[in-house]
Amino acid sequence: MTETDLPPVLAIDGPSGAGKGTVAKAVVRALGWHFLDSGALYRLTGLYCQRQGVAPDDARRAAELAAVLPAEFQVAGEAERILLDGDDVSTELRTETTGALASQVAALQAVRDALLQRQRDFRRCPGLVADGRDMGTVVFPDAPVKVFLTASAEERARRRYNQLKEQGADVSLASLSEEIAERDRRDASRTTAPLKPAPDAEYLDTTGLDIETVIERVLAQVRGRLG
Ligand SMILES: Nc1ncnc2c1ncn2[C@@H]1O[C@H](COP(=O)(O)OP(=O)(O)OP(=O)(O)O)[C@@H](O)[C@H]1O
Ligand SMILES: Nc1ccn([C@@H]2O[C@H](COP(=O)(O)O)[C@@H](O)[C@H]2O)c(=O)n1
Repeated sequence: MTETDLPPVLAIDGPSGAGKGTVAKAVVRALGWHFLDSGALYRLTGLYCQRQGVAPDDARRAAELAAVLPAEFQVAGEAERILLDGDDVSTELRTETTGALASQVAALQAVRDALLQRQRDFRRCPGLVADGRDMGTVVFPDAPVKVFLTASAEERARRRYNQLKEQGADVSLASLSEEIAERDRRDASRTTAPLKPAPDAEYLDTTGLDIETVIERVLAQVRGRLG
């Protein structure tokens, strides 16, 4: 298979709470494509390091764990369970504490190298929707469709706050805003695969846009590029 014969990829990158996961899953449902939640791999690596007593700045040992990550994604209809070493970590994975751990291990080049091929292996027919920070810049630079989703920091924090509240979590908007801002700062300023739009990405600011409108715009991008 030559590079141009590879299944198409929709790369969706952007900061935390921009709506990447929500949009990605809607596109997956609409087109029947596969889904890569690359953030989950970094979250799992962060959690695995913590459980194995490995510091999130220990590049060598963190990369060794990333390379053998005993993760399992179980999907049954709309429900998804994520297992780490057989343990259901679906809820713990989504906390901001795990997000911060993920962001620390994600700044290590050795960890990113260890996860690269695992992410590329998700590219299968009829296509892949890939959600992350470097999908369009590093993992799938040849993706035919790239979208950079963003929204104001206030709106993203509010969205995440509402989301966690709905799940029954005890969170404060003020501390959540600070934690998310800190994570975005780390992701955007790291030397390896920093969060930034690919030069050929469509930039979409979703502040004030409802989710259906955003999904329609992204689907229109895919249809416009791929027919
Ligand atoms: N345009 C929108 N309007 C209102 N709510 C939205 C919008 N986009 C996303 N949301 C809501 O914001 C929350 C966060 O969205 P989502 O998890 O998709 O963000 P994300 O970019 O994947 O974040 P992360 O990278 O941290 O996983 C969800 O509850 C989602 O329903
Ligand atoms: N391609 C990616 C995806 C994620 N990260 C890092 O993981 C953190 C958690 O990601 P979520 O999308 O699940 O919120 C994120 O803050 C990044 O540090 C990454 O580096 N590259």
